[in-house]
Amino acid sequence: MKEKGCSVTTSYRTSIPAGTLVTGRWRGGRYLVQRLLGQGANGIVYLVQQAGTRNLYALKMGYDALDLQSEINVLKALQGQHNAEDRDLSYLVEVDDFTLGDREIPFYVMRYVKGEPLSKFLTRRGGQWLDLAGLNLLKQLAALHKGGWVFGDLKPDNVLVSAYGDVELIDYGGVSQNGRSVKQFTEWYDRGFWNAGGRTADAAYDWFSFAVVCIHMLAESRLKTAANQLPQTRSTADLVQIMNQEPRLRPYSNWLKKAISGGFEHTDEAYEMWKRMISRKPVRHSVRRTPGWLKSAFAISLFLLVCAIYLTLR
Ligand SMILES: Nc1ncnc2c1ncn2[C@@H]1O[C@H](COP(=O)(O)OP(=O)(O)OP(=O)(O)O)[C@@H](O)[C@H]1O
Repeated sequence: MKEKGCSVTTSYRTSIPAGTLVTGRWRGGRYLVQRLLGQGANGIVYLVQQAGTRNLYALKMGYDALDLQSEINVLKALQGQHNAEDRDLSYLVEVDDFTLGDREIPFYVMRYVKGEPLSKFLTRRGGQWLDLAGLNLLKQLAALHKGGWVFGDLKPDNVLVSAYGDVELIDYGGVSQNGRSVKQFTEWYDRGFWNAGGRTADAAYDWFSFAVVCIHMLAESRLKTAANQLPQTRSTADLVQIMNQEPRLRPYSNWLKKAISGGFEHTDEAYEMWKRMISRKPVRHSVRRTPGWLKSAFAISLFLLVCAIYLTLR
């Protein structure tokens, strides 16, 4: 089980430059590095173009062969159970090793997800977009849970949102089978961190993380304060208090309370309740007040009009 802090991971691994041709040692696939997409605790991800084609992919080079292999195993298993009704969870394209100097670097190629992390998306577009992004995220989780999987390391950085609020989960390194131990987690979003339950992978573990992600997105500083308490005093009561205090969270509070107490039957129910909740939320129209000068101008024009009529008819 791996715990991650909330700070950005600094790594001693330097990235390889754009223009490098990555050639797979065993399968011979050739990918031209275009730019760095991101770097995490488990590896570095590049945007690559498949040589001789216009196809763009994301290529992840792992720091640790075993860690990367377990991520690949999950992706393969998801691919195997792919169900036409569900969203396309399978995006693994190729797995191989790359020789760089005297080192063998394991990598895999996956679909390139064009989007930005949830926090960046909401900062740019506004918190009200959480309604749609949240709904789409619950849909993805429901599909994963139906297959007997639990995402585990659900956090804003692992949720990429496209321009229209469509959502893709990335980083399947933390995915566990239902009933097993959660493989990887990040403290704020972890049920254990808030003394709210164990780290056995179940759908409720993801609901809990989802609820904390919402709290983080709409009440970051309050969450930070609560998280900085002594570990033994942290509890779900702190999260409930934030929901009651933060006006932006109030419309979501019934749903969030149910999620942190693991009160749904299954993720479809969580999805349906979220859908009902967002459809009932009042649409906030910005009411523009008439400026004072306009009111005075109107009164003067009215007065002049009345005078003109009086003078004409006299
Ligand atoms: N398929 C993808 N399409 C586009 N960008 C991606 C894709 N996969 C990963 N990224 C980018 O690369 C970054 C690092 O990827 P990833 O989260 O898989 O690495 P990690 O080492 O497992 O990170 P973490 O420490 O969060 O677990 C992501 O935050 C994201 O910005």
